[in-house]
Amino acid sequence: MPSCMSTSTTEENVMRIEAKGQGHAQLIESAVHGQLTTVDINQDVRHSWCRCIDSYELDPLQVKKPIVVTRSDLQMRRERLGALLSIARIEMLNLSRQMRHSHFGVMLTDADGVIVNYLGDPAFSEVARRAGFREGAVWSERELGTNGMGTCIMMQRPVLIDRLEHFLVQNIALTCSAAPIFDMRGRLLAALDISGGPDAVQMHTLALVEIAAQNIENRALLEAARPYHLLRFHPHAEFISTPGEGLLMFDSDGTVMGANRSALELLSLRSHEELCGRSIEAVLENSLEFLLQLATRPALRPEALHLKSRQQRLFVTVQAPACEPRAAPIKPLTAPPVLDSLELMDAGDPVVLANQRIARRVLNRDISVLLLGETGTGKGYFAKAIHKASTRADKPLVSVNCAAIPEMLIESELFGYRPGAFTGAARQGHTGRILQANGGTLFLDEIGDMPLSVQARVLSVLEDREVVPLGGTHPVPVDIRIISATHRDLVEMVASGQFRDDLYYRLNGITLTLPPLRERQDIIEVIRRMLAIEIGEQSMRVDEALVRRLARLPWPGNLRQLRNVLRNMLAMSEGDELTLDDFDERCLLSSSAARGTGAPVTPLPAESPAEEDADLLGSAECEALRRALEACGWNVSEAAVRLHISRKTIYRKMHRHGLTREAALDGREAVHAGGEALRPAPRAAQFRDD
Ligand SMILES: Nc1ncnc2c1ncn2[C@@H]1O[C@H](COP(=O)(O)OP(=O)(O)OP(=O)(O)O)[C@@H](O)[C@H]1O
Repeated sequence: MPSCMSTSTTEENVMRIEAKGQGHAQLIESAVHGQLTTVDINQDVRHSWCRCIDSYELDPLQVKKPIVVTRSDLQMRRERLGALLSIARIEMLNLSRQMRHSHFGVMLTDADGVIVNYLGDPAFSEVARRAGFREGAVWSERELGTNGMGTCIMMQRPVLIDRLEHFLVQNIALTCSAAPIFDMRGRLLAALDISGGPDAVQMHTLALVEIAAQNIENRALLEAARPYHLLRFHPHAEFISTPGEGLLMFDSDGTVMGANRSALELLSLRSHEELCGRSIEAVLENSLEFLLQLATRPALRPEALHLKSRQQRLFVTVQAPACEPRAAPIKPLTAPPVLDSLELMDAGDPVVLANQRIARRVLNRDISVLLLGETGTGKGYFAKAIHKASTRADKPLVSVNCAAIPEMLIESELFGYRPGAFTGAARQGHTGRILQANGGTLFLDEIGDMPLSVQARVLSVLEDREVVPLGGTHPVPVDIRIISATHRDLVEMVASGQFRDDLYYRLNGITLTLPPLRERQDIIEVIRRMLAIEIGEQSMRVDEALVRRLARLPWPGNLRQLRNVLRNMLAMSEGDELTLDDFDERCLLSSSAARGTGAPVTPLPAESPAEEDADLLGSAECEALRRALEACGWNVSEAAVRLHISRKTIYRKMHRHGLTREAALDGREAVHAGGEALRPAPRAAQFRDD
């Protein structure tokens, strides 16, 4: 009977699909556990499968609809890509014309894997709809497992993910080729992808995508290069102005502002960091003057020049800027919803990225995290990010500064006490910090300063997962995740008997060392991000020369010092543009954050005898100013009236002494409370700590 037949066909189909799914899940399991030879499975795919299981906790058999971002979020992402979007659109139209009738869709995603543009062959639209290829859909590896766009973004190189190489069974009928697109500083901006149905596996599709991505990148780069001098070069003169040419931008001071990937290859460099921010004279044999002069020649005839590092000859042309350099407006940093607090930490530094990845691996496991690093490197900030990205995010994060609580109070502060436990105890008793953190995270800051006498009790709480408040008899069960931090050398302290070894081993399930700011390869991006946070909603232009100047400083007080300096500069600036003139290097000397274990501060000589006198009087003046500001609730206008000086002078003096409300509050908090419970903050506020 027809109805029976159709039922059995449906059942057979379901069984066949289930069998296929089980088979695929087994294939992934064998590969992840190294039971398949490298010949069987592409290593990049295997690594991606491992990430899907270990880091993203995905299951190959789960059915996942892609998340779709809101319309306004999509709009914001498109705006952020700027000219790249329209340039890419032209290439995408070309590609889809070439691929007509071959059942493909052409897509552009941003760096988070959100499809910002889709062009599809109508014959492919049904598959595309089912697969979830649509504008706004998030195809990151974290969301949808191994896939062309997501894995290309993750690996930052071209990939072909063919059918069974997809992680989720729901995607194993697809074949996807994707290539990344970078900006002139080597930061990933987007990925271009061609995806199709099962009959569409072609290596040449990947080559097509790669060429198109390279074209988009070069054109976008030429657009971005307009305010700068443009050096185009190649070992063969006839290859200049072809897709394989090297493109390098420099400003009128000769500082390299950016380059394309071919430039790096031709100069045998591995990363943009080796080039950007350096002088062009360090790259080529010729002087800046000579290069600037080449730009004035009417006909762009290639000139033969030599590289500084080797005797290799290159043909070059130099084009003068097509427009005036403009200070780039820094927009408020609004976190896209697919980025979590941990991803936001990563501004491109390999050590920070590695830390972030390791932290993610243990995010929801009962493994303690120990954060090491100089003062101000962001240990507290990182702890907050781990908590917010974890499943405990909606529970409290309780922070205890072990260095700030007097030794005699630390036990009662941590473990709490019952009513009348000791003379002077509050009548109603006190819930200690450990119990306040129940269900959430306890952050033990400056753990190296915890008195030995308290260490044994903390250890027993961690081992037994229960607390006995002072004066109490019954243990109270507690469920906490422990993150601790210190700038001290705990290993050394264990060796010298100042720190219990059993507690040390209990705390360092994993240890992450945060790099000092001066060693971070992403310092420029960190400065930009912090500026964006501090500028907030205001409209303010920031001169790139200022950002580069700040990036060259040693920052002994690390991120805290940087933040204070930026805040002071913004408070002092009068216009809507921040330039080198707003930066007074002397503020580095007095910045409150310069204390601690950072690199030594080299004092700058005072410019005049009067300044030397002022230095002598400095601390008295600073103290008077701080008291006046405190008395006026940090209202600068009121303090100015009280001290009979102008607001501007007050700002100048605050700047000179590194005196900020936050620094003063930090200090006070350290004395009185030693930390407080932090609740999850709204997304937009994630980077601001007021
Ligand atoms: N990734 C980041 N982005 C923006 N601001 C940050 C970041 N990391 C840290 N900060 C800011 O830098 C300052 C110092 O950070 P934090 O207090 O976390 O450092 P720390 O290493 O814990 O310092 P200490 O050892 O002195 O306690 C804070 O104002 C913090 O908000």
